[in-house]
Amino acid sequence: MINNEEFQDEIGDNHIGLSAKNPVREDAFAISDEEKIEKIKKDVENILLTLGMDLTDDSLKGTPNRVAKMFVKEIFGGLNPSKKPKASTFDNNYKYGEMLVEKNIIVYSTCEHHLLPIIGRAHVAYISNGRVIGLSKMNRIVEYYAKRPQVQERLTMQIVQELQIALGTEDVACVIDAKHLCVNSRGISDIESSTVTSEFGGKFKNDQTRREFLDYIKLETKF
Ligand SMILES: Nc1nc2c(ncn2[C@@H]2O[C@H](COP(=O)(O)OP(=O)(O)OP(=O)(O)O)[C@@H](O)[C@H]2O)c(=O)[nH]1
Ligand SMILES: [Zn+2]
Repeated sequence: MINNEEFQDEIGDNHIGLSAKNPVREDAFAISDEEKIEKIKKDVENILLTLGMDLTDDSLKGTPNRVAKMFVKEIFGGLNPSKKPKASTFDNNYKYGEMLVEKNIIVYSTCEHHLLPIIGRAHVAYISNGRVIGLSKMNRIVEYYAKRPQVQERLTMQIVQELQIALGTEDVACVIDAKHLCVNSRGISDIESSTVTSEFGGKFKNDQTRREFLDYIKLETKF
């Protein structure tokens, strides 16, 4: 396992297990974001023209550029390793020994089969092995891996593996409950169904610890 100092310097998915890696080509970052936007703009233009749309229309003329920018800079921005958040960790000086749960992290991702949104919540937990992580860093890690063409199973595994490396412990878990618009808004058009995925590492494989985590997720937060 890579130690935390090495992790801080590392970018990209080098430490993500082969089965949980996004299928990205070697030359994925051979051209700049700006060049990608120019190419995708032409592709989107072509799709709209093929569909018969009039791209001189005031409302449509900016769409190819808008979509290209959104793909590269926003919804697929997490493909670029340079966007990976720094997962600052600290010594667990206060010797907090129980699990920490960051729940209801909003997930916006994109299904790689249809390029339609996945919208849901991630719940992440870990038990410190001497290091603790800034709370917001867990949200940022979820966001980084969500901003890719994804399948929910892989996203769940990536979040756990990233935190395991950052924290130097196997004791990390993640549950995601999300709606896939490819299921809700087209095809089978089942607006009610959602998909739950989970990954339990280390102590979370133990029934009692897993149950405790799942019970915290169910707790209603009232302020
Ligand atoms: N396992 C998994 N499947 C997904 C995910 N997102 C979408 N899918 C599914 O991927 C499958 C793609 O199936 P295909 O039969 O090739 O696509 P399709 O003809 O559009 O299928 P329908 O959605 O049933 O109309 C669909 O069943 C989707 O529901 C995901 O995150 N994980
Ligand atoms: Zn889909």
